[in-house]
Amino acid sequence: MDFGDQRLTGAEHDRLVSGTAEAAERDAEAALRPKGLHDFIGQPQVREQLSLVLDAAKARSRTPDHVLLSGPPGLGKTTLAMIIAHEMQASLRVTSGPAVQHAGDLAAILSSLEEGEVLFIDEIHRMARAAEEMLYVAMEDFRVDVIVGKGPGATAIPLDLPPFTLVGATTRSGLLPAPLRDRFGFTGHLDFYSSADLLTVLTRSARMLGIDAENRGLQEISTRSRGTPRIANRLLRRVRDWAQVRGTGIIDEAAALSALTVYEVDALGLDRLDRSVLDVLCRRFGGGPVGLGTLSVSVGEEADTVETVSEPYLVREGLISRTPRGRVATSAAWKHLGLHVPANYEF
Ligand SMILES: Nc1ncnc2c1ncn2[C@@H]1O[C@H](COP(=O)(O)OP(=O)(O)OP(=O)(O)O)[C@@H](O)[C@H]1O
Repeated sequence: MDFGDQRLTGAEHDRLVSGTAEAAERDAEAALRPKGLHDFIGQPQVREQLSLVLDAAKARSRTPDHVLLSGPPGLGKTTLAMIIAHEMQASLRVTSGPAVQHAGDLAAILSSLEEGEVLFIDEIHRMARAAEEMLYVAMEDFRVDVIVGKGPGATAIPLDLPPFTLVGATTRSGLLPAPLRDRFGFTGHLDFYSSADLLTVLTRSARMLGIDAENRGLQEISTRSRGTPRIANRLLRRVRDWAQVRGTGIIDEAAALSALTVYEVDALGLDRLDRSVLDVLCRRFGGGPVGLGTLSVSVGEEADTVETVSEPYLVREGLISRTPRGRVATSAAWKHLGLHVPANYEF
């Protein structure tokens, strides 16, 4: 399968609590992917809406409308694309925005599609502009204009395409141009999972992997997984290692706690980078405000890494806020570090 160039920063590679997948992780993930909508856990609205779209298409013997899936990494967009193909008994073609850098790349894919096929374009917001325009026509009129020749003598030869379903996935739906967004018949937004749903994901994964696990142990993992099934499954594999090598082989609460302490994933799912951001903000800068540049230098990381990797989760958990004057730690951050909130603290 071609996932294009999933560009990960060095810090993303090292992180146990990153939502982004590493290449070596893909096989482990494939084994755990739900095959049908019935075993896709959580996201009840998206599941119900999608099941209507698919059932209606089946009843009319038509290909389903194009589907756009948006949401942070690791929440199940690829899984849903595979499920759509599976439910429609269609084959799936996979590519990604970064892999489609020329209109010709897309023309080659489109012109080889077969009737009813599902084309999945991951990170669709990163596709080249020229390819995007070709996609508009393909989505709406099932046609692609193949350009033959160059310069003033170039001619466009229209090629009819068989009906197909495009499934686009994006972590940044705001970056999609409106004409592209409008051509999707259905948009599903995936949200972070509750700990209860993640516990169900973990119970299923443990069963499939033949791991001996107690509910309390899995519960401990679920609350530290940042609402993300990919992270939950990854932590499960690491805790299993610990249980086999240092413990009794069973994932119970004590094993989960010890393992996650070794891997430095704390009770909120924060790792070392997240905690050093909070630590620098509180201890060195009295809670802020601190500019991103200063903050990044202080924790020894690239500004981009702090901004895209660490901050979104810290903001979501209410531990930091972004103000026009810089980043500030909230009272919850001080408390999470076990520090006293300064008197008259304003954030
Ligand atoms: N609802 C779910 N139920 C059970 N497992 C899930 C669910 N959603 C995701 N997973 C598991 O999480 C892993 C990551 O999911 P997936 O690859 O679909 O995420 P994604 O949103 O496409 O991420 P990316 O955009 O980074 O590729 C998969 O291995 C899958 O097994």
